[in-house]
Amino acid sequence: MTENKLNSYRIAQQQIQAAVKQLGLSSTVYELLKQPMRELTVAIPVEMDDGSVKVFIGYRVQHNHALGPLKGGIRFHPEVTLDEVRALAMWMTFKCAVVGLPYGGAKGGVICDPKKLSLRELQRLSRGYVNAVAPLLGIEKDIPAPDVYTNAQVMAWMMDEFSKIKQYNEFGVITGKPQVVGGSAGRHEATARGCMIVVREAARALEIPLQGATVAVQGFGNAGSIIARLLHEQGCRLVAAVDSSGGAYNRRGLDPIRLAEYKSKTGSVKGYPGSQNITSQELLTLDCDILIPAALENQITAQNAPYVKARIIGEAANGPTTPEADRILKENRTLVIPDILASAGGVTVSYFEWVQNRMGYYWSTEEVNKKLEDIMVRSFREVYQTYQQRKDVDMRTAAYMVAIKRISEAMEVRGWLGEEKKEQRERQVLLA
Ligand SMILES: NC(=O)C1=CN([C@@H]2O[C@H](COP(=O)(O)OP(=O)(O)OC[C@H]3O[C@@H](n4cnc5c(N)ncnc54)[C@H](O)[C@@H]3O)[C@@H](O)[C@H]2O)C=CC1
Ligand SMILES: O=C(O)CCC(=O)C(=O)O
Repeated sequence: MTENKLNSYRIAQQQIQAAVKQLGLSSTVYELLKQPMRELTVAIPVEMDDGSVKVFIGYRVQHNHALGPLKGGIRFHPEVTLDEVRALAMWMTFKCAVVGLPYGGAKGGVICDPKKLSLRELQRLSRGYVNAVAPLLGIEKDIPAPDVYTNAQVMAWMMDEFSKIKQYNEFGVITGKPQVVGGSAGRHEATARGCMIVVREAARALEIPLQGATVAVQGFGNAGSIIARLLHEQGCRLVAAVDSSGGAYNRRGLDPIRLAEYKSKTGSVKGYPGSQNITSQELLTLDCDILIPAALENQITAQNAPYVKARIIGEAANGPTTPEADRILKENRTLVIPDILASAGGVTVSYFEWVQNRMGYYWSTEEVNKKLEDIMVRSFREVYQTYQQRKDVDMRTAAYMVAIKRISEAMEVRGWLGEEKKEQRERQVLLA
């Protein structure tokens, strides 16, 4: 695949193949993981405010459920494609496995521009999507959550719609909800908090002091704006941030709280008082210690990777770095904390939300953050240790190795890999 024809689905397959090879696993493991187990495409009729009906196309893709019920967000974006949703579903499987959650991976998407929909139209589309994919969903089947351009309000409508279908409140079928309808404390900040924790651990491992470390953030939404604040609280200096409309740069530092307030008033970080304009591409090669891609896929490529100056990249976004860029960054000794690890904070607290919904008993923010901290630190150490032990692999392959080892063990004991391997293992147990 050439870099001019980037396809996230093919990229995900390459990432899996590299780890399966390193682990010396059977080709059946790759055959099972290289594509989703189930896909649904739906056409959703939505009545627009002017009385016309518009039909939106949506997807729910379920990749692999060896470790448990399927889990993953729903994206509303004009450029959603089936291949993108496939890749995102695959990345969810490995994300859940690398941090040890009892889930498989799924993802949803709707081709739409939510910025052009009224609130009523957005609500009708959200409810229509749930109606269309409802046969796949369930507290023990598949549990959606937010992703790009969906939020807690959208999750509340979706949970409500599913509850109407079931004729009882099924809070646990969707996570990332507002707290008043079963959302978890800490979920709103969780993706960012998880990313901050692994960046902090990486900085510690590389002996880079966070005090005064410079940070650039691409994407200033749920993940990016909160990471900027959390790293600022760790003593870092935010020098640049961009969103889809433009960017703000100030070498002396930007106040992330004021910047977020400015964006919520004006719709963009662009034009923030005292800052210079910067483009999304310029930000990626800026002189900084820590780079946080927190927008979309395929941003760090063979073209710009040679010019990346950051020593640590914390991938809050899914799939921001291409395989070719990975090779260049490894050569240039940039430590990439891969998406499946660096963006796992959100799904980890989604898991806590699902557990709390099932118990009907809710934890404080402190309890949630403490549990998240433990999981992220333990997972970072496990991946970093694999990376250090296997000098020939990068952090991404190390993370996939940790994840795929767990998934393939589950597939093996479930009998998905055939009887021969199982018989060998049972003989070993009997002889032990
Ligand atoms: N929300 C969540 O719980 C999780 C999100 N993620 C990932 O984090 C990334 C961001 O997601 P959210 O913050 O939730 O979405 P969001 O919708 O809250 O924010 C997305 C941000 O990216 C910006 N953006 C879009 N295109 C851009 C471009 N070409 N250049 C620069 N900025 C651009 C938007 O303006 C917005 O500021 C995505 O890759 C998502 O899959 C990962 C794990 C969990
Ligand atoms: O919170 C979740 O269940 C999933 C979030 C998500 O879609 C992601 O991590 O990419």
